[in-house]
Amino acid sequence: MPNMTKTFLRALNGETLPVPPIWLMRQAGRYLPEYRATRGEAGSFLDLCYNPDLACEVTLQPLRRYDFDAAILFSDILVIPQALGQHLAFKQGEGPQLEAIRDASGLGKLSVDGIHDTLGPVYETVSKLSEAIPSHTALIGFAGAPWTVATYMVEGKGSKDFANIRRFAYGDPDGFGQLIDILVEATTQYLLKQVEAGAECIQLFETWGGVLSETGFKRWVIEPTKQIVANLRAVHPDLPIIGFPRGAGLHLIDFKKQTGVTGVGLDSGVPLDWVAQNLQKLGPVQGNLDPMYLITGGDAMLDETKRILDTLGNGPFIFNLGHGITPETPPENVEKLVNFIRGYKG
Ligand SMILES: Cc1c2[nH]c(c1CCC(=O)O)Cc1[nH]c(c(CCC(=O)O)c1C)Cc1[nH]c(c(CCC(=O)O)c1C)Cc1[nH]c(c(C)c1CCC(=O)O)C2
Repeated sequence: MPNMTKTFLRALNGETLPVPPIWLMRQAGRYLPEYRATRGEAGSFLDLCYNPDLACEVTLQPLRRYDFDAAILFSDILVIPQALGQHLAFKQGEGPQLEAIRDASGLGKLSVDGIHDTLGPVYETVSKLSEAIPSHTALIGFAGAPWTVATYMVEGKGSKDFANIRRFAYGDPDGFGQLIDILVEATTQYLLKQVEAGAECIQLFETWGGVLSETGFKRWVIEPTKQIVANLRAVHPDLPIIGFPRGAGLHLIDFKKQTGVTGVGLDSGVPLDWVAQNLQKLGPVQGNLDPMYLITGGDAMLDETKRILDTLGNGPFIFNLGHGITPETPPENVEKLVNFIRGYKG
């Protein structure tokens, strides 16, 4: 039985609530002046991720403004490759840069032993947060799903066509499978530590699942996610887990049924009537306002929000965006959105 004061956990437990719980992907970030100030104090983005006091502070900042129903640990999905031994840097304005691993010969330098030495500060952040958040707020831990983390490890940076990783995965499935196995093991260990430190729910970010062939999606998205879910549930049978396979389209049904995730995160492109009639019958869903509406604001934002609430509000539902909030978002539009949802009577 989830804590009854935490609406986020109740929705994940299958309850339909009169007002859905709300949180937003990337709710801590550059659109908030107080985030930019704390990041400046930390030095760099990675320094911030590994500083428990300051990472805790930036996690709390959006809660103070908007009283979101869930807090998400402040960290990044790329701390895993770094903990495995791959060099990582975030260059200002350029995104992440890693030494690319283009084939199986590059796997030797990765090691799961000792990841907790690098990741210790992240667990400390979770533990501080579990003390610091309000009693009605749920604490979400997270990791990137193996395929998405592997895209950065193989491409060495963000990609437009994902040619290198698809060539590796399709051309040498056994070699690529070794990389995925390493990531399944490291991610399992990482998430178990987050739960031990106080995370009440886990979200797996599969941002780049949509670039794969059907066969690839089954093998490199569904299979590894299923393994991580089973590994976590072997220790914590009731742990709520949200999978967010962005761009999965019609795979969403198999993803939900085969991985065993509790809830499914929706990107902004998924047709909502289809979700209500098919996916939501299988369990809670979360989403899916296009983050660009938060920039336009006004009636366009509220009309689209109303459409989402009217279509998904009659089943177990958590309001969120279809992808992360962007740095250009005016903070007052977030406030307007949250007030609208909390005051909406259908
Ligand atoms: C693909 C991915 C990454 N990181 C993440 C994903 C999956 C979700 C998605 O698709 O957005 C997930 C993530 N990244 C961050 C969080 C923190 C929690 C939260 O949502 O508030 C979470 C959950 C902080 C961050 N991660 C990053 C920032 C911005 C860093 C800064 O302060 O300059 C933040 C707040 C940097 C980051 N991190 C990553 C990239 C490609 C970039 C550069 C692009 C950018 O700058 O927005 C990798």
